[in-house]
Amino acid sequence: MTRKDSPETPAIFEIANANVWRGDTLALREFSLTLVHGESVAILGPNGAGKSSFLKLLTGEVRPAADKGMHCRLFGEELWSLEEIRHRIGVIMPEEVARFEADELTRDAVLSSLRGAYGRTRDMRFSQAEKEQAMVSMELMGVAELANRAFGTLSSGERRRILIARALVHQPQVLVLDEPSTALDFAANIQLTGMLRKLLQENRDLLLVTHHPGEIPPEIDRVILLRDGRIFADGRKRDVLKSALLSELYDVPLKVSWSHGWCDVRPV
Ligand SMILES: Nc1ncnc2c1ncn2[C@@H]1O[C@H](COP(=O)(O)OP(=O)(O)OP(=O)(O)O)[C@@H](O)[C@H]1O
Repeated sequence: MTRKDSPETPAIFEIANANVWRGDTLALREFSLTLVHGESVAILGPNGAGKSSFLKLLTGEVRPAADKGMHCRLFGEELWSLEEIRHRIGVIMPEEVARFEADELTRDAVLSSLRGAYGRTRDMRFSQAEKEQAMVSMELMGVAELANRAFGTLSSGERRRILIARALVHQPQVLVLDEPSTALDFAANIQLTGMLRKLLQENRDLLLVTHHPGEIPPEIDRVILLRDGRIFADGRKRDVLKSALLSELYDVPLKVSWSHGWCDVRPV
């Protein structure tokens, strides 16, 4: 019996028979998926496959159609707002970078997450414990020395780390990362992967949406492939990241090889 099947393993997210409309497009079709604690997952799929729509379901930004037989629960709740659940699930999306003023102090960018805001306003007061908590999560992300810099002066990689520190300040068990390597250079990408591995080794549950199979850390064992709003494959990494399946998913002949738990995908 896997952890996923174990009756004692609490579900983070359960969705069954869900149709999700984005405008006139059916972005997720008869979608069923369960994510449980103690398991980290990577989600891959071509452009338009429905990855962001799935993440927006988690954040509560979109809701499934109320069809018969559908259910959708996060931590057992049918309705939620991201505000209420920040201490349980941290969601890091690339577009958040644009929500800060250029002159926002980096430490305030992290602290303001505790008030559900993107930046500190004059009336926001923080306790010493909260300030220490913010420094701890910045230290974890290796950006504590940037605390007094203006957010607008940071590099793309540094900004990305600040976003992760903002999510970590709530000490959530689950971290959801949407294409975290976007705009990162080679070295920053390696550092980011190192940080994700550290979080995985601390037994946090990670849900990683990525375009690059080669970025999936060895500690992530479950991979879900999406195509046309449906689950195309879902299972253990070695069973899912296979040449034939990926070639069919992307409609390009691809060859998969493995080295020390890392996957390398190249055109045939
Ligand atoms: N706001 C919207 N209005 C209309 N259609 C939308 C909207 N957002 C997404 N869609 C459509 O829903 C489908 C799924 O889009 P989604 O953004 O979830 O895909 P994705 O897998 O995240 O893609 P990408 O890899 O390109 O980011 C696509 O056909 C897309 O055009």
